[in-house]
Amino acid sequence: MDLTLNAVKGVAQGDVSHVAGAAALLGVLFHLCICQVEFEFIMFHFMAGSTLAFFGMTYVFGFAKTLILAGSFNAGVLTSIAVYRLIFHRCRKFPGPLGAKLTRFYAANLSAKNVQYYKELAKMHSQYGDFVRTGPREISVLRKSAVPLLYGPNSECLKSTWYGQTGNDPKKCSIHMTRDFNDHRLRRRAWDKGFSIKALGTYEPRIKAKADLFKSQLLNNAGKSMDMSAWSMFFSFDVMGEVGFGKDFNNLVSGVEHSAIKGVHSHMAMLGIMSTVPWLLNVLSSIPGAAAGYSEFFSFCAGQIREKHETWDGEKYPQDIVSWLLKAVKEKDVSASPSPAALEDDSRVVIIAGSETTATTLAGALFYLAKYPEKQKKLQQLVDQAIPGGYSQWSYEKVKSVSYIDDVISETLRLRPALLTGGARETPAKGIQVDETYIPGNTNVVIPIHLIQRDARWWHKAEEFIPERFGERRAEMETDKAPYLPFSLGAYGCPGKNLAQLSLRISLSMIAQNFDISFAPGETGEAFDNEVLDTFTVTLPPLQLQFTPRNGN
Ligand code: HEM
Repeated sequence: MDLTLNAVKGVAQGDVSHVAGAAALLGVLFHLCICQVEFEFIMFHFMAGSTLAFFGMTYVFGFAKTLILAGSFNAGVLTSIAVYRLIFHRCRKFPGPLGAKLTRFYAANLSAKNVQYYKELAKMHSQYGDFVRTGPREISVLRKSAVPLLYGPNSECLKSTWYGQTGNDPKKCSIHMTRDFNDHRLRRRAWDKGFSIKALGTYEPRIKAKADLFKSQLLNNAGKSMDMSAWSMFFSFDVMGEVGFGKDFNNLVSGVEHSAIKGVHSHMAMLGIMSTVPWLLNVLSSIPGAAAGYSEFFSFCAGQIREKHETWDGEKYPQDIVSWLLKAVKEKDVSASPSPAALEDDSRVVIIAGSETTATTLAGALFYLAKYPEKQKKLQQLVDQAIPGGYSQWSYEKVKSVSYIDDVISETLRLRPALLTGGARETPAKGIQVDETYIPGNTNVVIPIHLIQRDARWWHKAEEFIPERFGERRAEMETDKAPYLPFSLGAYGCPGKNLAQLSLRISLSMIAQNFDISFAPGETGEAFDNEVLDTFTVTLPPLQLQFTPRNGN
């Protein structure tokens, strides 16, 4: 206290050199007081406090002296943070790049190179081993035994600080960003109703109708080069428009991306880079105008919710996912989104989580079928056997009997999961024990899905596309012993898994039955294979394919 008073007196008297050290010391003390607090929770208070203090001091001491004081204080804070993170931090024993130990901006910088953080993570794992410190309190783990600990049904881990990036108030954010275990558990009930067997039954004919539209576009463009990254997106967005909102997004007819979605897509790369420092996005998104690129998407979703409110009929069986969420709100159910803002955020998740993921999987499967014609032939033969009367005799029951479609989907999701490096969880206060390694409490831990699903320790011929490993070669290839989590697992696992599989089975069976798929002239598939962007969900480079109608269909 004396030190502080002397410091203030010193500055007031103009004795600046005296007080710079004291301000630095204050910075150290300040850091020691807050270093056990989750910064994301106090960030806005901190920024408001610093701004007030800066202006107050400028008023009392003048601008130049305030700058010196603030600079010394910040130098003290930063030095203390660096020393703490390197020498005293609970994660100090984990190997990793020096920069990563100091700050998450290291990851942001790696991601900014090519937006391919998954490749950077692979390099770090090959240099440092199965446990890598990728941030001050972030550990990336490549161990099968970590899967149930982080994602299993009895896991005590919660969603990590990554999920605080749109704000930490569970009353205002989507289910996906809800970190509180109980809030999340309650809200999941409303979501799960939208994916029940009965609800899926109402979606199936509408997805088939979209597949038929898709088929006519493939026929119209027969023999021509088509960008399947784009067309898979058109199909999936139209499906989510239909079963998510009961709305026609019209992408398949127009062959153009819906304008509300365009803004989202053009910002995916920036989002991928910035979300490596979760609090940064939280701060930036609160700057007026910073989220302007998303405004059309936001107002589109808000408009859809408004419309649903106005036309609500409580007697009618809900026909789409958002109606299921609204039903919970109307009935004041405990599972309801807790505020209008939360409901709007949920509706945005329906589109983003539901469409991107399914689209990238569909494009991935088509890529493999073009690349491995023998697998394509096998799929076609099996679909033909199940539906000998041709496409006019198509039925979902018949398609479901072709388990090879599921094997193709599963193998695509193994090699090209829709989430490459996302899904971090925070360890409980007591920490977790992964084999010989203890990971301390309140540490953000991730298992990079992309790496562990290609790890040769568990996957035979790990880099090869072999759908049979999920079918007739399951025992021989020891598939059941290998770590596999494309939809994640446990309490926070994907609620839309069955819907995604429904969409993928319908679209893939339609294509296999009606078309031969090949790379268009000039397309090698290499860019599609190697230049995927890690933007939480994957962003795909173009994939030019050619579709030739098969005889008799
Ligand atoms: C092939 C398609 C899909 C894949 C690979 C996939 C994968 C995933 C993964 C890995 C997660 C966990 C994310 C995390 O831990 O942060 C997740 C969560 C989620 N997915 Fe999916 N998903 C797919 C399709 C869908 C569909 C069609 C929907 C429908 C709207 C959907 C809705 C959601 C939601 C709402 C969550 C958040 C769940 C929660 O936090 O409780 N997904 N998905």
